[in-house]
Amino acid sequence: MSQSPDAPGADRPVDDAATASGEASLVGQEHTVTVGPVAHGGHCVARTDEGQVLFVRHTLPGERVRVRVTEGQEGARFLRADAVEVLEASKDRVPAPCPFSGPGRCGGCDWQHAKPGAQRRLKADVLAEQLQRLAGLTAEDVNWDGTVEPAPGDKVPAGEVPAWRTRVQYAVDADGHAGLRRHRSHEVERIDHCLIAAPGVSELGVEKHLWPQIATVEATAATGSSDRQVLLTPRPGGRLPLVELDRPVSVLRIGEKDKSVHRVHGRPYVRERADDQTWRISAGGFWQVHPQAAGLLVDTVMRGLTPRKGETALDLYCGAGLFAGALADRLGEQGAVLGIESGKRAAEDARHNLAGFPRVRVEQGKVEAVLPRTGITEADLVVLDPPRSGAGKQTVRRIAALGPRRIAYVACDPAALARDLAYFREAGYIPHFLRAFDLFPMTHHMESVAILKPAPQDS
Ligand SMILES: C[S@@+](CC[C@H](N)C(=O)[O-])C[C@H]1O[C@@H](n2cnc3c(N)ncnc32)[C@H](O)[C@@H]1O
Repeated sequence: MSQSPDAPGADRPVDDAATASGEASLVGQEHTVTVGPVAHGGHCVARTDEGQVLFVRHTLPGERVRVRVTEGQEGARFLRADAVEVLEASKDRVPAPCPFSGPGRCGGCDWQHAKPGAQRRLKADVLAEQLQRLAGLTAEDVNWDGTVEPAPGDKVPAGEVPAWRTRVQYAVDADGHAGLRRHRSHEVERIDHCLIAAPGVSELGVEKHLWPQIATVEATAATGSSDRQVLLTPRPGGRLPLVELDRPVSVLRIGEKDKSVHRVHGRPYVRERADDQTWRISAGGFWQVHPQAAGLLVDTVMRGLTPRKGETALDLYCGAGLFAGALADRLGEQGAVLGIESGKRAAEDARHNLAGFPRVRVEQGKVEAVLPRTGITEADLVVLDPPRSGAGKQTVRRIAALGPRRIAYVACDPAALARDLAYFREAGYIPHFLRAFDLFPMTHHMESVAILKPAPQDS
């Protein structure tokens, strides 16, 4: 696999870069190219005849396509483009099942036009490339079989799409219709149904209703309970409409001034089930979006850590306490777990969820600030599940200094994982094994779990 540069900020809406830099915009320019390898961010790399790098969406490696530039200016390090005509198709190409996908349309999915197995191979290629480029690690080095595994329930018949998304953020257009944002844009693509939305979300019928004076509607359908919730963000000065959906639902809103969550009616949280426990998740708090994700990740982490009765453990970036709870359950009455979480409501949820475990403590604050002041000098086990930016060198060093017997790194971003694995190696920890899961089918996202152990003394 050849190496490719990364296009930073793939999900960010576009500000007019051409205007900002003063260089002539190349938007709308067309090229015919042969497409190279996949790159992190849901696109493939190609080059113009003049050698300029293009990050091309809606294509697949090896295809011959006509592309149209969507972003970039003369002299830019790279251009972004959409494949607008396929001249020679990959054998992995299928007609996109979603009628709202395609160049310039809904930005929610990246790989609608690829067979499910091919989507997972693309993700595996991205993970392998990031590990190699940012950490100098091969699949063999990290004891990874080189695959991105599907969630067991996602093996749907050919032509069907797994309906996995238990939380959908709809954007509302000026006429009050709900839709999804176009790629790297604030514009709204009106839809009548999102194919990847979980049945519990689709049943609410958000797309069928009008949302005057509302900017966004985030709909959540809990897994393992009948809790349904919508979180509304009113437009500036906008009033809340009477919300009548097709199913009973709790309604919350974001305050215009304080930007925090306020209850309108119903519960201010949803109840999720995972690892034989119920988890309270307040609106705005983190919970994995795929219905099988929490269970699959807990299972993988626990198999990797092999917790023993009486051990001590840390759950860093603990959210509502998922891994802390799973560990506490397995470490028994003599064990102890500390969770650290920056979000106020999430930390409150974690304390509530873990109240049955007297030897669990949850500290609210940033890991980088809280960990040094806990006074903890050793721990047997550490789980870290950082946001997309990763943990960073200082935090990795602090974790390694505690001398854990095993570390579980849960990663939603392969680049951050690779960077942090390189820091762990410097700090004396090497991968014991790695697994990767396709918990976001049709998109470029994936989830990985790396289990680390101390490097042999002489390495
Ligand atoms: C990927 S989520 C993981 C949550 C939890 N492990 C789970 O699986 O449900 C990352 C969590 O880290 C929190 N977070 C982000 N930056 C943080 C930081 N610097 N220190 C502590 N927590 C942070 C977020 O609020 C979020 O709850």
